[in-house]
Formats: sequence, C-alpha cells, structure tokens
Amino acid sequence: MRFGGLTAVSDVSFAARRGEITAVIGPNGAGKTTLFNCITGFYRPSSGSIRLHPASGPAIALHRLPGYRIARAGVARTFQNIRLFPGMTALENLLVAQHNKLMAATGLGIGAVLGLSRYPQAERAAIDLARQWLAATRLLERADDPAGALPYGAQRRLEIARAMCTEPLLLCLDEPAAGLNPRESDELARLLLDIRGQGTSLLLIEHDMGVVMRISDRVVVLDHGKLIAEDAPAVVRADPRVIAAYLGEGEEDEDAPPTEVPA
Ligand SMILES: Nc1ncnc2c1ncn2[C@@H]1O[C@H](COP(=O)(O)OP(=O)(O)OP(=O)(O)O)[C@@H](O)[C@H]1O
Repeated sequence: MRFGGLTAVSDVSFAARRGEITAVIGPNGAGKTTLFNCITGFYRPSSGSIRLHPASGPAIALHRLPGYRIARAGVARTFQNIRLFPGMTALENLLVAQHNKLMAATGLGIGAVLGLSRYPQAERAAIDLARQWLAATRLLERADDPAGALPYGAQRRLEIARAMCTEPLLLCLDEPAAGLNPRESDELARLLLDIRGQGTSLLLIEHDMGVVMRISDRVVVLDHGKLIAEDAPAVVRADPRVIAAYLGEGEEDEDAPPTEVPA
C-alpha cells in the first residue's frame, strides 16, 4: 500500500487460518491499521492480493471488492476509535448491522412495504441474534440505552457484538483492549476465545501483549511496513528481531508513548 511516495505496507504475506486467532503486532507506525484498511476495503491496495477462503466455494478476491461487498463476503471489523451510532440504542446498533440480511429477506424492502413479505419473521430473527450478542457481551440490561451513554468498556464490547451480528467468517479487531482495565481485558480475552470457539476466525491488532500472548494461535509482526516474524506467540516473543524492533522504537521518537516490549 503506497501513499504517494510513502510505502506503508510492502511484501507482507501471511495467512490468518480458519478457526484461529491471528494477532498482528508491531511498533507504532508499523502499518497494522493500513493492513486492516486494505483487508476491509477502506483502502484499495496499490498492488498485491488479499483472498478470503470460505469453507466451501471458491476463494474471494477481497482486493478487488468495495468495502460493502467485503462485509457481505464475511469480513467484519471494529475500529481503534469506537465508531458506534451514539444516538441509537445498543439494540438498534446491532439491528443496523443486520440491514443487508433484512433487505435480502424482504426483496430489497419492497415486499415489506407491500406487507407481503417474510419481514416480521426476518426482523424477529434479527432481534434474537442481537439479544444473543448483547447477552454474550453482558449488555442485555443496557439494550435500550443510547450507545453513546454506555461506559467506555461497554461501548468496546458493543462494537464487537455489532460486528458479530453480521455473522462474519473473519472478524478483524483493531486494538480492542485499548483503554480497558485489567479485569475488562481478561473479560475481552474470554469473549474472543468464545467467538473463536463458535467458528469465527479472528485477526487482531493489539498492543496489550498479555492479551496477545494468552489468546493468539499465531502472531504476525510488522515493522516499518514489512513482515519480520510470523510464528506461535512463545516463539515470536523470543525472536531477537522482534525485540530489537520494539526496543528501537524509542530511539526514533523520544516523545512517543512507550510501547510494551513483548517479553
Ligand atoms: N491515509 C494515509 N496517508 C498517508 N500516510 C498514511 C496513511 N495512513 C497511514 N499512513 C502512514 O503509513 C504508515 C503506517 O501507519 P499505520 O497507521 O498503518 O501504522 P500502525 O502500525 O497501525 O500504527 P499504530 O500502532 O500507531 O496505530 C505510517 O507511516 C503512517 O503515517
């Protein structure tokens, strides 16, 4: 991915395997969010390819699709900075996520207008799924509260619930533990393991090395836009190139907030 003269991500090749949690780590500015933006269609990569391999059927070339088609193909994401609809209730946020499905069930809404459709049935199923994810994220009691009024940790969980309501094959999480206290981080780790247990594959950008080392099956390390390691968490943690990348960070930017060394 190039931005004018700057190559933000280059020669990065790896597989996030089905049914696994793959973490993407690296110092600030390594290209992690850019990579996510390419996978989820916010950026169109300048070159290269990104493929989604569903359990059945042919591979889908994500790099050729616009963002909404990528979402439809089964890739969901959350953002580094929470992007909920703050004025809508928690439940409504989860129903918006199912808009595509509802529209498809009702013949693009025309059937619903004519009162001829399966809309009530589809709407009930959407509410059931939303309530299931509200329960999984401990937000059922806050279902009717505006999303913007929820505490920070609850908003983070609601973002994950919203992504899961699209029933994704791959869930991409950009720093889900940012700003959480240790108890909330533990709870998040358990939630992500549950999501994996239900068959969704996860790709996770995370600076909290406790969470990364505890739940990841594989860890991919980026530095200056390049892949410098890809292995099991314990192997990556001991890799001298990875340690050097993290230790080297402070020398370049003394004012940058410290990044945890994965040790
Ligand atoms: N839209 C853009 N235009 C120009 N440069 C960009 C753009 N987005 C990212 N970059 C540059 O690409 C590089 C990688 O940035 P990116 O945000 O992907 O890093 P990161 O690993 O996610 O960092 P952090 O951990 O701080 O979030 C940086 O040099 C950044 O300035």
